Amino acid sequence: MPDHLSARSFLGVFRFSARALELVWSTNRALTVALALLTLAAGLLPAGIAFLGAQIVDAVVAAHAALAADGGASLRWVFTWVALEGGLVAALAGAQRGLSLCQSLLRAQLGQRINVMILDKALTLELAHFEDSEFYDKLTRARREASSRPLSLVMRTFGLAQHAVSLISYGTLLLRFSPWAVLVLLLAGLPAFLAETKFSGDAFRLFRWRSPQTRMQMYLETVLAREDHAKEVQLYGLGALLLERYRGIFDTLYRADRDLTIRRDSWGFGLGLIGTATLYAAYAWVAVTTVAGRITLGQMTMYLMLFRQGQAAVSAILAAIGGMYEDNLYLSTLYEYLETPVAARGGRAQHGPDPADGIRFEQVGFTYPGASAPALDDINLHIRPGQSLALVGRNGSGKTTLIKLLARLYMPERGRILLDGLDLRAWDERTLRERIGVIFQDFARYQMRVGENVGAGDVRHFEDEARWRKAADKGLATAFIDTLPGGFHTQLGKWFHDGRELSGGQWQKIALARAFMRARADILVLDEPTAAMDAEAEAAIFEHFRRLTGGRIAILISHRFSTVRMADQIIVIQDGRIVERGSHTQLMGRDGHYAHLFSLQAQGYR
Ligand SMILES: Nc1ncnc2c1ncn2[C@@H]1O[C@H](COP(=O)(O)OP(=O)(O)OP(=O)(O)O)[C@@H](O)[C@H]1O
Repeated sequence: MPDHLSARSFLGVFRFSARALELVWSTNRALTVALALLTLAAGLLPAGIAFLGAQIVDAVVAAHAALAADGGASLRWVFTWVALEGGLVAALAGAQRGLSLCQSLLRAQLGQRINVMILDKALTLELAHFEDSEFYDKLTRARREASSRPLSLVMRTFGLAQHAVSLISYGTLLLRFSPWAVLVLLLAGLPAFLAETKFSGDAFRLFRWRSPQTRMQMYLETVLAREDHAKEVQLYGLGALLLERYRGIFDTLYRADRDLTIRRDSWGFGLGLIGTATLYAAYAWVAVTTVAGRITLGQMTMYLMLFRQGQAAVSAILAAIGGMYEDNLYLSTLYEYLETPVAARGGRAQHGPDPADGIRFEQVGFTYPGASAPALDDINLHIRPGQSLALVGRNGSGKTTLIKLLARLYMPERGRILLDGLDLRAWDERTLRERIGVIFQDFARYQMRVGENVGAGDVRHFEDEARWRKAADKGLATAFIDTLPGGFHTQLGKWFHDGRELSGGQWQKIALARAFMRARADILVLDEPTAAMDAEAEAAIFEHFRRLTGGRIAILISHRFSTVRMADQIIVIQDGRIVERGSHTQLMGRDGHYAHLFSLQAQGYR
C-alpha cells in the first residue's frame, strides 16, 4: 500500500462518504429518502419501547399493591401500556423490514450503475492502459469489490445515525439515573473499536497487496474452464499443473487471511470482554440502587434494558465507523480507477491541407512503456493515395507497432506522422478512425452472429444486412457463409446454444469482410490477413485488394512473398529500423535482405 494512504489521518479516510451518499442519492432519491426516514424511526422506537416497559412494570406493581391494600385493582393502565408497547414493537419490525427492502432495491440499482461507470471509463482508456499490469490491477480491484461499497458505506452511515439517535435517547433516559452511567456506557466500547479500525486497515492492505495473485487466479480459472483454451489444456495435459498452481495461490492467500481473521477475532473478543464486564458492573450498581429503594422496580427494568441496548448501540456505532473506514478504503480504489487521467483525444481537424499527400512518417521513434529498447527508430516513409505498401521483416521487428502508431493506438515518442499533410495528433479521433480500416493478426472473434461479426467493422451499419453481404463478397466470405445453417444469422462461438465454430481461414475471411465494411475508409491495413487462408483464396483476395485500391492506400504485412511482391513499395524492417526499400524488382536487383528472404522462400516451393 502506498505511503500516502497509510499516512493519511484517520478522518481523512472518510473523504468518500459524501460522494457515496451523492451516488446513492442520484441513483434513486425516493428510496434514499425512505431509507433516511425509516432509519430515524428505527433509531427512536427502541427507547420508546424501553420506556413503556418501565411503565408496564410500575403499573403492575401499583395494581398489585392496590389489590393487597383494598382488594380492588384496576388493570386499565397495565393493558394500555402493554397495548402501546405492542404497537411500538410492531412499528419497529415494520421499519426494519422497510429498511431491508429499500436496501435490496438500491443495491441492485447502484451495483448496475457502478458497473456501467467502470465500463464507461474503460471505453475512454488507451490501449497502453490495458497493457499496464498495475493499472489492470486497479481495474480488477474496482470491478471485484467496489461496486457494493457505496451502498454499504451509506447504509453504515445511516446505521450510525440510527444507533446514535437510539443512544441519545437512551442517554437522556439514563441521565435520570446518573450522568456517570452515560459516560461508562460510552467508554466501554472504545477499545474494541480501536482494534476493529486497525484490522480493517490491515484487511484492505492485504486486499491490495494480493491483487496480482487474485488476477492470476482469475486468469487460471479462465484457462482451465473456457472453451478456447480447452484444446491445448487437454492435449498438453496442462490441467493438473495449472490446477496445482491455482491451489497454491489459494493456500498462500488463505494463510494470510486466516492469520488476519484469527488476530482480528481474538482481539475483538478480548476487548469485547471489557465491555461485558462494564455492563455487568453497571447491572450490579442498578440492582444495589433498587434494593436501597432509590428507584422503582419498573425503573430498574428500564435501566437494565437501557444499559444492555445502549451498549449494543455503542458497539454498533463503533462497528459502523470501523466498517465505514474499510468501505472508504475500498472506494478509494474505485475512484482511483475512475479518475485515472486520460490523455486528450487529439484535435478536431476533419481535413488535412494536402489530401494528395497521403501518409508520411517523419523520423518516427517509439518505445513501449517499460521496455528498454525502442520498438521503432527513425522511421521515414511516404505513401501516396492509390499506392500500396508491404512491410516485411522478422518476428518482432516492429511491423505491427508501425500500424498501431498509424492507427493512433499509441503516439510516437519522437518524430511525427502526417495524414494529408496534417499531424495525426491534430485529427479528430472519429474522422481518423473512419478513414482507417485495420485488421490485426489477433483480430477479435466476437461470440455473436456471423453478420454482426462483419458489421462490427462499421458501427453505423452494424445491423445492415445488405452491407454485410457486400463486405463479405469482398472478403471472399459469402460462399462459406451461405453454407452455414442460418447464413449471416448463424450464432458463432461456444458460449451460446447452437453456436458454431469456424476454421482459422474462415475466421480470417470474416475479419477481412469486417475491414471491407468500412466502405469510406481510404486507408486499408491488413496485418497478416491471409496466413491461414488457402493459396487460391489468398491470390483472389489480393487481386481484389489491388483492384479495390484505386485512390486508396493499402498497407499489407505478410510473410508470404508471393503477395508482398505485388505491392508498389516494399519496406524491410529489422530491429525497428528500415533497412531496405523499393519495388520488388528494385529490391531483387539490390541483392540484399529482401532478395535473400525471397529466394529462401522460393527455394522452399521448388
Ligand atoms: N504491447 C506491447 N508492449 C511491449 N512490447 C511490445 C508490445 N507489443 C510488441 N512489443 C515488442 O515490440 C517489438 C515489435 O513488435 P511487433 O508486434 O511490432 O513485431 P512484428 O514485426 O509485428 O512481429 P510479427 O511478425 O511477429 O507479428 C517486439 O520486440 C515486441 O516484443
